[in-house]
Amino acid sequence: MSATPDFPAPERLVIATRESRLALWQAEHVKARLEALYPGCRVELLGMTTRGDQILDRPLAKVGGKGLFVKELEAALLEERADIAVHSMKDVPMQLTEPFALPCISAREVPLDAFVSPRYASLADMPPGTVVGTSSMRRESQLHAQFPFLAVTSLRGNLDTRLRKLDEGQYDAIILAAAGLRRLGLADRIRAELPSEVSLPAAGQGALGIECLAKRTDIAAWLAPLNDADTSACVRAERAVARALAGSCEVPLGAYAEIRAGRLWLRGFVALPDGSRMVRAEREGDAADAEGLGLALAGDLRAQGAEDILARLG
Ligand SMILES: NCc1[nH]cc(CCC(=O)O)c1CC(=O)O
Repeated sequence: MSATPDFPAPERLVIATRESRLALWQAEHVKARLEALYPGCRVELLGMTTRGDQILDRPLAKVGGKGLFVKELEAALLEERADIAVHSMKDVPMQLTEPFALPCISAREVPLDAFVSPRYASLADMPPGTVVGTSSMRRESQLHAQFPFLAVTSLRGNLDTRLRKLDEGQYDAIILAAAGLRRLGLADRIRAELPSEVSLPAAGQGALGIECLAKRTDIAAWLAPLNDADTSACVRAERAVARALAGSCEVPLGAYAEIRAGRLWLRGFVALPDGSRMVRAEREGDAADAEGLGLALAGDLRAQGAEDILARLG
């Protein structure tokens, strides 16, 4: 369903977006797709700064987590200053609050993490004691578990800031989402894409989601052509894992689903940040039951001691 007798094509749509280069690229991308679908429609961007963009000196987990990137955008939706908000699904809290909905998840970019380094071609090439920068406990735990001889230190800021800190020599290598680098034309900085066996991605990584007020059924209809059924099923499964285990907390957790031969293949893990304990599970099932699969996988991880790991994170 797109423009229908019930919902004639839109005349004007306002997209609320963060103002980082990546967020603006993503909003422009959705704008271009909407303009192609609805040639008569004026699509405008409303740029805004979120708390997540302002607080750069502390780990996000300590100051309120993912919600910090969406609150201001949701306020714009509530006050009807904007019709939709475009998000990296990785940054969207697992539990959306009452008046909001995510009617559209578009086709995924490469979901993997990327190894970026001016000095080394891969993690395996890095000598003991060299320094990898990452701000995510998910990446940190997997690095410690597999490359215990490397030093892992915190890295915050938007993509350009992170790359600058690497180029200034504060780190020997950094790990970033491949999707962000590709979108910004920085794919040549990627020395290696880390296979999912080495770095299992975060729930929603590489996918864009479009949020609006749940009552705006007109918007849901207009966005329907941008929804990708496979990506949407995968991301729903991944988010169900994270929601069941972590709620809104930031924890070292990965959840990644792929469609293989028409079936949904879901993997997940929970770990201590230092990688000293890690539980993993995988499941395969019907994509139509994506959330059920996610919940079942969360149960598998619990049965192996995920609760105990989470309790230790305090
Ligand atoms: N947490 C910030 C963030 N949110 C989404 C992306 C990358 C793009 C994506 O996953 O869609 C990034 C940067 C990164 O993790 O390197």
